[in-house]
Parts: sequence; structure tokens; C-alpha cells
Amino acid sequence: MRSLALAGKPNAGKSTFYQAATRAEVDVGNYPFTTIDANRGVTHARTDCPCLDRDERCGSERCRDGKRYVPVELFDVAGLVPGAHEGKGLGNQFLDELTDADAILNVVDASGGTNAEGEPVEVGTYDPVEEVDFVEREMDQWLAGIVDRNWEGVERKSRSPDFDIDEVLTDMLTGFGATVADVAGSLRALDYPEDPIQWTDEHRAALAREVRARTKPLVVVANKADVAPAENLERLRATDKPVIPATAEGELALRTASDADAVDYDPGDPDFEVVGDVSDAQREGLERIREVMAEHGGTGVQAAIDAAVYDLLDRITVFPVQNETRWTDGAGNVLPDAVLLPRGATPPDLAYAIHTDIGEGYLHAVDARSDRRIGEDHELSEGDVIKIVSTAN
Ligand SMILES: Nc1nc2c(ncn2[C@@H]2O[C@H](COP(=O)(O)OP(=O)(O)OP(=O)(O)O)[C@@H](O)[C@H]2O)c(=O)[nH]1
Repeated sequence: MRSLALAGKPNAGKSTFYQAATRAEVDVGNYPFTTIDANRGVTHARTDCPCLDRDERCGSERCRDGKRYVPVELFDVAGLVPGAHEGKGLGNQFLDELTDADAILNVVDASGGTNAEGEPVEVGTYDPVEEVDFVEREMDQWLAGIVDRNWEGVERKSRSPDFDIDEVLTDMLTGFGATVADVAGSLRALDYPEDPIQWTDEHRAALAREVRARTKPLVVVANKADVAPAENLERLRATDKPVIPATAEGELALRTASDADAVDYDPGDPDFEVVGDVSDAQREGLERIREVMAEHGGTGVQAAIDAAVYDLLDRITVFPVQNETRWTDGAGNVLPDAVLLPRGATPPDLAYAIHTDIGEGYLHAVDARSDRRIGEDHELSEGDVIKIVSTAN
């Protein structure tokens, strides 16, 4: 799993979401992500820690009383405006960056208080449903442009006797994150002429749409839910996308207050408790956030990340250990790591995800909960605690 990208029109609240979601990070140097800069950081998916099944909580710095936070890269890309695929705004630079993302958090201003360019208008006068299609449309048109520009090459290759359209198109789209399965699935989903020379612009546009939908699934973050008319949220929910109402500003306020020991709050909690000194104005602000949380089950920031990781991308969390009795690594740390794997992953997949050497030297695996060996084809499950035995460890 590579990363999640925040996308949306200017002023929808992406920076606020990003700041809130990456705030708790302290130890950035320990992550395998190459570039960490102002717009690229670490957030966390939240799941149950396996230590909940033991007598004591594990004490990992990423476990808060059984709530486990699993690192995921998040990046925020500067303002996308309509026409970006033609180079408007920051245009292609934005779209290029999106190629890195496994899934997109499409941040929408659900209050309807800003227009397509992000300029303030009277709350409720702009239809946020417009914003739901817009990010997809920009990505689709941009990818269609890439396909168009490369089509002559595809036609040339089609004259070769061992021409394989899946392979040629995958080569072309691999930079966008497309696999052979994505390309083959896209080709089968629609009815295309066998000979690339007979393809029209519409065929290429349809292929771009299909590949994009498979490689960049999208969750709608209906932000500014604190001031959004209920009707807007209903209209957003009526689209065919997963929609998570959110208040990024509320989450940022809670995380800031939590850092200052003013409130007891863990990201993703449905509520919080005021535990420190706060001014009357602060208390009033916090109570307003509480009302929004009560209506939506939380601030929505953690829920949006979890929806992207666990629902859209269908990942499971697996906890590798070296000692299957104590659930520790070599240094005695309990449940030190959590790895996100695609559903259906097997012990060798986990071994490779830990390190290529561990994967190459794979011997067998032990399920630490049952203390039994599991086969190479065994499908791992959410929350599994697994010891990998490898010639490399
Ligand atoms: N009411 C309300 N306002 C919010 C919320 N989240 C963000 N805002 C406000 O919306 C405005 C825009 O937020 P930003 O986070 O800067 O928006 P952005 O999408 O990053 O904008 P660009 O950097 O221009 O792309 C700011 O004034 C925020 O305070 C929210 O949950 N509720």
C-alpha cells in the first residue's frame, strides 16, 4: 500500500484535514516513505489492537488502550481547479502527483459556501454534488490525453505478430498505478474493437475512465458538516460514492486541545471529555463540535481514512512478531508492527511486505493466537498475529 491523496477544489478544507490527520506524528524517520515534506506526511488508520485479547494492553506507542493506529502515507496536493487537465491552475503537476495514490479522499465543501474555484459565496448557494464529479472528470480527461498521445505507438505494435493488447496497454499505464489485472478487467468490461487502429476517441476515453476508476477509487469527505445544510448531505449521499460527513476544523481543534491536555480524545472516538482548564469561549467551541460528532458518530476525519483503507482498498491489518508466545520482536517490544495487506494475502506475502530478504528466505509461518503452523496458501485475516520463520531472521 502506497498512499492516500487529498484532492478537491480550493478552500474545501484539504489543508485543515491534512494538518489534523498528520498532527500526532512524531517519529517520521522510521517510516519507509521516501519524501516527507510539507504536503506529504503520515496519518493512521485505526483498528482494534490484538492486545485487547490479552490480559494487559500492549503499551506500543501506536496503541492507545487497545485502539491501534497503523501508519499510512497521506499527501495533500495544491488546488485543483476545473480545467486542470488542460494545464489550468497547477494543472498537470497536481495530476502527476496523484499517480502515486492508491485511493483519493475527495474533500468537498458540503456547506455550499464556495464556488467551483473555491471563492466564497453565500452558504448553501453552490451545489457540492458538482464537486463530486469534478475530481474524477479531471483525472479521466488527463489520463485520456495520455492514452491519446501514445496511441500511435500502440497501433504500430499491433502490427507485430506477438502483439498482446493487455501487455502493451499495461506498459503504457503502469506509471499511473495500473496492473495487468486492471487493464485486462477494463478491456473486458467494455466492448472494444480488437484492432487498435479502429479505436475512436470515445473508446480511448472510456478505457481511461475504466482504468482510472479501478486504480484510483474515491471517498467523498463531506467537509464543513458543522455548517452544511442537511439537504446538501442528503444530496451527496444520493450519489453512488461512499460519503463521510466531516469537520476537519473540529478534528484539528480536538487534536490541538488533546495535545494541550485540555481534552481526553483519541482520533476516531465518537465523543471526548474536557479534562483541563478551558476558557468559556473554548468550551463553547468544543460543545459545538460535540453536537456535530453526536450527529455523525465523530468528526469524520478518522472515519474517512478508515473507509479508504479498509473499505475501498479492502486492506487487512496483520501483526508480525518474532516470539509467538509473548507477541514480541527480538528486543521484547510487544506487537511492535502492523502491516496493511490486501485481503486474500498469505504468509509469504506478509514476509515480502516485511522485507524482500525475509520473503526470499521464507520457510514457514505460525499463527501466534493458536500457536499452530499455517500453510503457505492460508489466507490471513484482520488482526492476525503471525510469526514468520525465514532463513533471513
Ligand atoms: N466551518 C468549517 N470550516 C472549515 C472546516 N474545515 C476547513 N474549514 C475552513 O475552510 C477554509 C479553507 O480551508 P483550507 O484547509 O485552507 O482549504 P484547502 O482545500 O486546503 O484550500 P487550498 O489550500 O486553497 O487548496 C478555511 O477558512 C478553514 O478554516 C470545517 O470543518 N468547518
